[in-house]
Amino acid sequence: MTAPPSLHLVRLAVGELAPVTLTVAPGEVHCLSGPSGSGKSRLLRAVADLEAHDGEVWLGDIDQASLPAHAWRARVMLVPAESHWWEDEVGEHLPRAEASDLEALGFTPEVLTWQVARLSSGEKQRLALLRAVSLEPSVLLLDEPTANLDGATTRRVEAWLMARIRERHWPVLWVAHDADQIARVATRHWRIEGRNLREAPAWV
Ligand SMILES: Nc1ncnc2c1ncn2[C@@H]1O[C@H](COP(=O)(O)OP(=O)(O)OP(=O)(O)O)[C@@H](O)[C@H]1O
Repeated sequence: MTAPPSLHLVRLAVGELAPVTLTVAPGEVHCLSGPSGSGKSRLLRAVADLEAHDGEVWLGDIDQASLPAHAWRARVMLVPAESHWWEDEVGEHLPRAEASDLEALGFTPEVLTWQVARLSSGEKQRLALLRAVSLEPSVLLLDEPTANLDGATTRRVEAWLMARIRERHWPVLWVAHDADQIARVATRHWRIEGRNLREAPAWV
């Protein structure tokens, strides 16, 4: 398998945030942190072409502006903090789910027969991650992917995600609030301070 290309943000500007230029290489996890309302989710949404913005985003030599939004989003996959579900049954969203992945995320295959309406927020979050990963994107954008999970489940989901990221060499932007999580997963850590994104140590 060829490694996915790097993700490049070039003077990307959305909302109040000063323009952001950074490169996420294949297999790197860049964590974004910052106060509530500082613009982390909007930045991810701009990278996914879900929000109007200035500047450029490139996937290798593919310019975001050169692709229809749906084609870009199939490659540059956002997993929002609150996932969207449009079919009634879980299995309709996960036609290629592997029992080993379900087990690693704390489910038995029976979950595929469950109604989406009965899912807890933590169950939804884990299944939304599995859905995104099973669509084989080139980049993952994760908005607080473990926000609704207890400590033990967080570690389990992190381990599963990190194994997939290492296997697939995806560049990853990962919004996180928890310093311990950032220390565990980040290759680099960017923190929003005022209007600026500044590099911060990954271990604080
Ligand atoms: N479409 C929009 N137009 C104008 N302002 C918006 C829009 N969407 C969000 N905002 C505002 O932009 C700011 C940043 O929002 P964002 O959701 O990116 O914050 P965040 O850093 O992800 O916060 P949190 O950690 O609470 O999730 C907030 O003040 C929000 O109200």
